[in-house]
Order: sequence, then structure tokens, then C-alpha cells
Amino acid sequence: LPQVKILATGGTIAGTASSSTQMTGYKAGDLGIQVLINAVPQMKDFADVSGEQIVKISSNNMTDAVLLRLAKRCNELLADPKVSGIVITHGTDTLEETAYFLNLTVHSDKPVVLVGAMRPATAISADGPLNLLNAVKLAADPQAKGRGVLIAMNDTIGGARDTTKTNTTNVATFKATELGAMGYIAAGKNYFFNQSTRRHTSASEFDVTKLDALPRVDIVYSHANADRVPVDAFVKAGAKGLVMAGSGNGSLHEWEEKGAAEAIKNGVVVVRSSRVGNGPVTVSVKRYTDEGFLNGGTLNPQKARILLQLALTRTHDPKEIQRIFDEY
Ligand SMILES: NC(=O)C[C@H](N)C(=O)O
Repeated sequence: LPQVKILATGGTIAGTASSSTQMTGYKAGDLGIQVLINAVPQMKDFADVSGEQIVKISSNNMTDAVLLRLAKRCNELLADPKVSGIVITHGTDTLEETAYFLNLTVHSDKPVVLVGAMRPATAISADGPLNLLNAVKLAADPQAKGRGVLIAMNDTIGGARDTTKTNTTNVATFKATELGAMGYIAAGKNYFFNQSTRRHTSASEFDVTKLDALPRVDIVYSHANADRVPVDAFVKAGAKGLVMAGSGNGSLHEWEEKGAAEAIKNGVVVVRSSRVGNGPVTVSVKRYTDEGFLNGGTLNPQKARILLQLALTRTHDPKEIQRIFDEY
């Protein structure tokens, strides 16, 4: 049987509540990985499974330090020819960020699959056990090789780059709304249809082996009447980069634009992204390009932040960073 390692970080998939009907206000990350493995003995028919507890957190509390630990551990484990794939159990709130981070920092074609749950382990119709079984089968499936980091949730295979959490509580929350799912899990099988054309895993230039911290990058959310106060505060806090969650095609209020343009002059790298959720942020108003703003493409603000952090570990040259945003 293929060897699949499960790295556990907590989340609702390991969450417990005081009754089977309690779907909110539960304790995320309560159960250890062995309890989750014991609850799904069916996994043993498909893979030789063993677990490792990395942290036990609700994923809204994810940190750069844990991301780095996960990437390093994945690279170590996948370098072992005996290991076929990795599953990471994770809270759903920031699962897409961890998935994209690993998509850029794991240098292997072997499958790495992120999985979580929307209902705690103690809930009626808990979604965790089947999601976990699906994730392990996907990590053991040679078809899943070379596609970048995957997300297995609700019988759907999502790609790390384009999949996002779209609903606060529903089990059908992970979607790549316009770019689409990579595939389905149906009748016990994995079916692949789509693939990302962007660089990832083995083709990625990012190497975190020697890093123990990441550069500070903050997200500024645009809105009517937005001024420069958040930009100035982040710059003062030491931000090396900013992602602007602009309106529409990365449009900024002229008041916040002024602050951000000044930050660029002082060496902060500023990427325009969008709060809209679909479509590329492109060169729009020529002035933005003249002021040195970079275009975030189709990455949502939280993923643009991850890519900008990694880009800043390699270069501060805006041209190079725009090249990175165009390729990943
Ligand atoms: N469904 C979940 O997993 C939500 C939880 N707060 C988490 O992200 O850890």
C-alpha cells in the first residue's frame, strides 16, 4: 500500500462540541490526529497511514512560523522514496492560504492534499470523516501527481491557487467560482478535468529551507471614503509590502492611493488586488503604473499576500515581482 503521512494542524475537522446539533461555538482543533485516524479505519484499505501533530489550532490563528514548519516538513517527508503523498488536516478559515503557500514552497510532484471540515467531529452528519478518507485516497492516487497542492472538500478536488472559501458555514464552501474545480470525487474514484497553467511545486523558484521568518505584508481593504490611515499605519509597523484589496479592477480611493504611492517611493512594494473575487486585476489607470503599483492578476488579496511575501524573500525589484505575479 502507498504510504501517506497526515500532518495535523487542528481546525473544525478536529473540533468538539457539547452536543451533536452544535455547529458553531465549538472547540476547534481539540482532537489529536490519532483520534481522527482511528475514526476512519476505511483509510487502511487504501494507504499505510500515519499521523504527526504539528499544532492544534483554529486556523484563523495560523502564523508564518507554522507555514514554514509545514513546508519544511513536507519537503523532508516527500524526499523519502517510501512516502507517496501527504494529507494536511487544517481549519477551513485560512486553508486556502496554507494550500497556496505550500503550492509555492513544496518541491515535489507527489500529492499534497489539504482537508478540513465545516462541522465539528461531534456533529450529526459531520463532514470530516468522508473528507479525510477522500483526501487520503487522493494523496495515494498517482493521478494526483504533478498538479500542485490540492484541496479535497465535499467530494470536490480544488487547486490551491484558485480555490477559496465562499460560504461561512455551508459544507459546499470551497470553490474556484469562475476558474473552476480541478475535479470530482465520485463513486469512490478521483476524476480530473482541469489543471492550472501557473508555476507551482517542482517548477517553483521559492525556497524556504533556510528561512525562519517571512517579510511583513499587510492587506488594505478599499471602501467608499477610504483614506490613507491604514496604509500609513502598516508602513509604520514595518510592512515591506502591501496588497491593496481594491474595488473593481483594483481601483483605489484617491486618498488611500496618495498614501500608497508615497509608500512605493519609500521602497514598499504595493500590489493591487481586488475585493471583487473574480477576474484579473490588470493595468487599468495609467497613473497606477507610473506610480509603481503592481498588478495582482487573479489572485485574491489573501493569496496575493502569500505570493508577495515569498517574492520579497528573493527580490525587491518591482519588475521582477511583477514577473512573479505574471507567472505564479
Ligand atoms: N470550519 C473550520 O475549520 C473553521 C475553524 N474556525 C478553523 O478554521 O479552524
